[in-house]
Amino acid sequence: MSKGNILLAAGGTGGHLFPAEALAHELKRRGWAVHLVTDKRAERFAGQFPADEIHTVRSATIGSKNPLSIARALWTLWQGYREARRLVARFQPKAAIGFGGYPTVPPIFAAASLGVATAVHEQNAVMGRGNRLLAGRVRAIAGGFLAPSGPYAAKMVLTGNPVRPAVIESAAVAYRASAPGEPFHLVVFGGSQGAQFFSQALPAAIKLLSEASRQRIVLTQQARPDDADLVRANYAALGVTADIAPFFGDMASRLAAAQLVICRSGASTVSELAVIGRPSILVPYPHALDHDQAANAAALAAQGGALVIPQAELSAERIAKLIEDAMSEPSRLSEMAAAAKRTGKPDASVLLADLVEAIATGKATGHAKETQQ
Ligand SMILES: CC(=O)N[C@H]1[C@@H](OP(=O)(O)OP(=O)(O)OC[C@H]2O[C@@H](n3ccc(=O)[nH]c3=O)[C@H](O)[C@@H]2O)O[C@H](CO)[C@@H](O)[C@@H]1O
Repeated sequence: MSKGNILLAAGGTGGHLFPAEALAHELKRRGWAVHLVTDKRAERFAGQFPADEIHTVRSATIGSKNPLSIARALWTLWQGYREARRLVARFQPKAAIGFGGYPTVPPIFAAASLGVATAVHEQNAVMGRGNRLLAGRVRAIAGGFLAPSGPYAAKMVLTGNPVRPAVIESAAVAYRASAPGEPFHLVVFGGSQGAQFFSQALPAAIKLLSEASRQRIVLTQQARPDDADLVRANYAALGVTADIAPFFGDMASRLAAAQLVICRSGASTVSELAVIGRPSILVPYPHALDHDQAANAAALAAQGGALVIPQAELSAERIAKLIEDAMSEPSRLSEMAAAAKRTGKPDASVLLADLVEAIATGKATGHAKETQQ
């Protein structure tokens, strides 16, 4: 018999949804029924989500300064709040956990206003706007990288970012260095939605490699749907073995096979690189409103597991040199892989599930120290 319902609210991008998915697996394993509340945009990432039911509530992002747009967004959020209240009243969850982004604000407010124990999980090293709105209302704040500090320190817990079961499986695969002359597996991706920068920058850089190096490259590269054909054609013209797609459903096993990864430093991306233990060149998204991606990468870089390089400094020549150097120094890459792995938090799902159960059963009220690492 189920222990009861837990409501998880996550929306927007894969970056919010995937940690919720990882937690859902652990909660289901422990006998809870899981209800996911999300928004329209996140539906395309929710295919693998092990929820008993998925509910869509209306949501809006307050991104503009135009008073009419703000009024419209607030009205939609209010409607979302009313929908969420009806859901909460119907399913009577024992706890409700938000994973950041505006779509989580109506359901978590609704749950708190009906007396349900609530928490938020912040994946990033800097708290986003949605979670900042909720921070005062919830019983606990779990962090992927966010150590307890500031006015809410007493209810903050560093759990790490839950990673999905496929990532945990890939973590069992040891890093394999590529000796000179051997195939070199390079994985390039931009996050759950891709990054245009890599579609232009990487083919230009790979064109500058020596012929011998280019022959060694076995490439996986994510490209946005509009860019994919051109990227594919550019690599075909260079004679490079390349697998190009807008989204790889098997990213964890591609990371496991990689000798080097070049990508953005979104929270789950950084956490997965650490748990699996792969060397990377991280290029923080330069225009982020909320999440300073460089901050996510800081611990991994400080331990020597990754190089963090601003996009503005990455000419084709610089990228080519970075790749050429990496290919000629397999032992340096192996050291980076080991350093990355030392910063990994493979038990984040377990720690977060402990916290959820503590608030669901009333054991953590305002003070969530039990699960602190
Ligand atoms: C532009 C923007 O606002 N980005 C934010 C967004 O990023 P984004 O949604 O890109 O989030 P993350 O980098 O955290 O996660 C990307 C996820 O997509 C997966 N993946 C990616 C490509 C692919 O082909 N297949 C695949 O499975 C990765 O393995 C990873 O699990 O949410 C993150 C978590 O709040 C934030 O840190 C980012 O700053």
